Amino acid sequence: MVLRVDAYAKVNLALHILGQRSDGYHLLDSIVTFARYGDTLTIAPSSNEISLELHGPEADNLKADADNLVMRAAKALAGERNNLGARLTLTKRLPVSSGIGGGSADAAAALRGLNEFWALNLPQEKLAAIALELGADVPMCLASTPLRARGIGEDITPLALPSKNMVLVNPRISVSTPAVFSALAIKENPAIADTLSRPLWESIADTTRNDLQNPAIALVPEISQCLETLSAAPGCRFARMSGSGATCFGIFDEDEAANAAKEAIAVKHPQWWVVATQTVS
Ligand SMILES: C[C@](O)(CO)[C@H](O)COP(=O)(O)OP(=O)(O)OC[C@H]1O[C@@H](n2ccc(N)nc2=O)[C@H](O)[C@@H]1O
Ligand SMILES: Nc1ncnc2c1ncn2[C@@H]1O[C@H](COP(=O)(O)OP(=O)(O)OP(=O)(O)O)[C@@H](O)[C@H]1O
Repeated sequence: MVLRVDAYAKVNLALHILGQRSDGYHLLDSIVTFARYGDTLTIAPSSNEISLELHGPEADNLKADADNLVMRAAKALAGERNNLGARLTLTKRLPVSSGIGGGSADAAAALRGLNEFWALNLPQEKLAAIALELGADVPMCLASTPLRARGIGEDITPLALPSKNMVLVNPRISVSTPAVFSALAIKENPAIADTLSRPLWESIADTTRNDLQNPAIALVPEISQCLETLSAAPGCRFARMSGSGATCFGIFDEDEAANAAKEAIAVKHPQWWVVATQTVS
């Protein structure tokens, strides 16, 4: 049996930073969705060894070693059991360190896929606890559906959010998440209003923000250019940065407009990474 698992890109539509815990981690309030675009993990049988191979356009920026989040997830799930094997192949399409949680999505895909492949049948709460050990974004990637995340990212509530067309743009400059959090001057900011109104997409566009956007722009000014380019594209409803950057997203009602924006941006900025896709619902 070969199992194929999607590792969709995570997009923080809103990211409010509310404070900082004594261990340095930040408290956040985030509206998250996922692109129907990402990495792919395949799982094939192997006697009792866990191995990893990397392929795909972004594979050169990563190593298939024990530090790879896929291997870390597999080892964490196997735990003390040393009779479990799997031949893992990761097709890497998401740029590394780009604010769309590629590593976290890969780790979540490994947890989800191997729980089924090894017939462990661990309950969701147990998987979520292992996920959080691997990274703050991994529990939300386990869900991979629209949600609101609080705490340091682990306190998750599902959200009904219809699918929209989305263009993702990255200037091909990787950004360190801790560096952006360190550059954030005001750590205590207002939460997302509990009165978010319908239609929810308009409410997100008009009343929420990404508190990491300005600190990230201070480190990587090209992010402003990505945002300006997306905002200027015909049909773009709003554009914002995801996570700690540098990837920015633009939301479109019409898929023709999203595809046209993607084509035009790719021609104008051939060095950028640009994708037209839809959000999950
Ligand atoms: C910015 C976001 O992508 C928004 O979804 C996440 O909060 C980051 O999640 P992540 O990359 O999975 O984060 P981790 O791998 O757990 O942590 C990387 C580093 O980011 C910082 N970090 C992360 C999450 C969080 N709530 N507060 C933090 O301050 C810490 O410096 C931490 O050492
Ligand atoms: N399979 C993997 N894919 C991507 N990065 C990985 C992977 N395994 C380990 N890493 C490491 O994880 C770190 C973060 O990578 P990732 O691409 O998830 O960042 P990100 O998109 O900024 O994430 P986030 O939005 O969660 O902050 C990098 O230092 C990278 O080397």
